[in-house]
Amino acid sequence: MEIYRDIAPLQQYLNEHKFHGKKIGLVPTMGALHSGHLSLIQASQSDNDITVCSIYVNPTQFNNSQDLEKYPRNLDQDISLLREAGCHVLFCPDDSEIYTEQPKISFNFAGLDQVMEGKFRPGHFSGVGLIVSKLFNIVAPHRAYFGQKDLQQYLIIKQLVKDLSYGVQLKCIPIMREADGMAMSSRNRRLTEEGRTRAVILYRALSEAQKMLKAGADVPQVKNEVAGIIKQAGVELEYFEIVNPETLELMENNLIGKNVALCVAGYVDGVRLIDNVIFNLEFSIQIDEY
Ligand SMILES: Nc1ncnc2c1ncn2[C@@H]1O[C@H](COP(=O)(O)OP(=O)(O)OP(=O)(O)O)[C@@H](O)[C@H]1O
Ligand SMILES: CC(C)(CO)[C@@H](O)C(=O)[O-]
Ligand code: BAL
Repeated sequence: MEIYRDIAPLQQYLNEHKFHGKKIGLVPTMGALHSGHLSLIQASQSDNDITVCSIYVNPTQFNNSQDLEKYPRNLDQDISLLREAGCHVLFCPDDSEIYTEQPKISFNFAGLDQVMEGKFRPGHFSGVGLIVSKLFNIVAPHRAYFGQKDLQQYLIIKQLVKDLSYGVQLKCIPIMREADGMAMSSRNRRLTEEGRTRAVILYRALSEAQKMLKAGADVPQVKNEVAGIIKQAGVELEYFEIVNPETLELMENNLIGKNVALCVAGYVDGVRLIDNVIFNLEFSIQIDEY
């Protein structure tokens, strides 16, 4: 695997391969890799000739300095996992390579960034828009891979690609889960064993909400139940929303026959975790790309 910390040699490598008609897939990450990330790498490998994984803990998307400071970092282990997975290129720049000076640009995404993650992490999606634009400009990939776990991020990047006419095809990859259903996440490493056991309630609450909606319960009933289940487990609920999985508009009624996304965020011992499920209220479907 080629490892680049600097932009110029990375681009030289990629330009040579692009010149010979090779297709490039980009998998942007913040490291502390797990099987969820590796499923994005695998998807890229099956569609492209060369897969570039980026590992960069982007400071401009953190609204909470403690969260940035405590974000799990383990580059040596990440390099081993990427080598085992057969990834071709790792781009792991330092801050000074990405932010040569304090950026002045900011992004807003109309309604898409006003709910859920955008509401509770002010400035987060402006930082995500900035770093993803930089990565698209640096790597100029043919395709880029993101996880459904960050559904709102995926929709925002889809908008970014349209608005800025990036010639990148986006792919949204399903959520990889642990055996008990808990969504894999780098921040799970910050949980104690006991916290990890409690944290599965986020997924259980989503599953219960899905069951209730399918059985005909209304939105206030479901919200009430979810809030109760999560509180009882000693987890602090930040939000639970039922939204249109393409527009993120809140859905309050008339859900029958529609695709819905149930999205949740909560704190377990000070660690912020998110999860979601997407389904159709008549037929359970697997959405892996849209
Ligand atoms: N369980 C998962 N299954 C599939 N994709 C995932 C999963 N977890 C993260 N991803 C995707 O991997 C990419 C990089 O995410 P990131 O490095 O932030 O990891 P993370 O596990 O989401 O960490 P955290 O949520 O703690 O920041 C994102 O597109 C994200 O949606
Ligand atoms: C897309 C991303 C790598 C940008 O820093 C990050 O938000 C993430 O890991 O999902
Ligand atoms: N996985 C999304 C990146 C973040 O939490 O900042």
